[in-house]
Amino acid sequence: MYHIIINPASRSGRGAKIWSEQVEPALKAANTEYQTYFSGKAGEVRHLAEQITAEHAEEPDLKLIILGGDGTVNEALQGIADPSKVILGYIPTGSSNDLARDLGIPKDPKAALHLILKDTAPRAMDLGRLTYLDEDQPEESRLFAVSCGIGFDAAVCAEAMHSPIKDTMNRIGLGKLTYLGIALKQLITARKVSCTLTMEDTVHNRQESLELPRFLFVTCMSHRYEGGGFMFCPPAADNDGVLDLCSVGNISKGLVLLALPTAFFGKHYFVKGINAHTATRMSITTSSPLWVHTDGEVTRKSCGFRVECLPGAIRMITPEVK
Ligand SMILES: Nc1ncnc2c1ncn2[C@@H]1O[C@H](COP(=O)(O)OP(=O)(O)OP(=O)(O)O)[C@@H](O)[C@H]1O
Repeated sequence: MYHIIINPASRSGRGAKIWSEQVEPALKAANTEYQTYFSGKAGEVRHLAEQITAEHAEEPDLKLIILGGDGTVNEALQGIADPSKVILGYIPTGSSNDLARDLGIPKDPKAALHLILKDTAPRAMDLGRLTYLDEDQPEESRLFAVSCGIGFDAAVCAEAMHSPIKDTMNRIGLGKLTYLGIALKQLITARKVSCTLTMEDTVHNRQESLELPRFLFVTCMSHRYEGGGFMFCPPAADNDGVLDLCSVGNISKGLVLLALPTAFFGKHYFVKGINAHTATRMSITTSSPLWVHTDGEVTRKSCGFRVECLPGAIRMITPEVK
């Protein structure tokens, strides 16, 4: 039995059509058992995942399928009671689909469905957990599948979440370019503050502490791509128990402009001030609150958080064993 959470609002409302015109007919033709759960408003995916996993708490292999973008998967993760009991399937209908890109899940919704229906063995995938450490706000944790970040990249996500440009670009099939456009705009207004980063990598037995007097952003990745295909951390792998980080310090905005397109190919480390790190646990504190994202979802600004890698936390249906 497949439990399918559908975000009809993904890809600026095209998710609904993709479901009804492509996925649902294919599912019916496959003559398989399934139950659907439609998200009626922002925030509901989490509750649906909570409800499904609570109702089927005794099932060790609950098949939960997400139809939406990276943000929909992220919301579902927040609601899953025990990720180790879930087999996650994904039909990517978002604008950027960075998770699907890295996992090799087909962009075509029917092909993604057929992959799920093939019933191949799922594979264990690492998740990340971010815990906010702001003294004046309640402690809150969020899981992520792809990445989390603070500063410029999160500010881009914050703007993209409510961007009319995203709707237009999605209509003409260029949704992933939205992030590039907004990134250029955000770069002009970006504020640089100071931060302290501490990283502990128990897999490679390394520790690192870093003071950045002015930084643009720090991203912490379990997969290689974010923001519609920026390969900020080329070595990132979701089955190594380690998170890969990219820190961007005080480099000129002109240099950022030069480096950004090269980040599509993971070649941005030629710029002095852009550095790669690894960590199984990291923490960051900043001198002023900045936007923070998990898988492109932005819920608040923060002055600090810690992040840890949860090795093999969930099983995922993917095309090949990586
Ligand atoms: N019915 C709904 N109406 C409006 N928003 C919704 C609804 N259901 C879920 N959401 C919101 O949609 C967002 C997730 O969208 P998602 O990121 O998956 O798609 P996208 O924005 O098209 O893709 P991407 O993240 O790849 O750019 C979440 O913030 C979620 O709260």
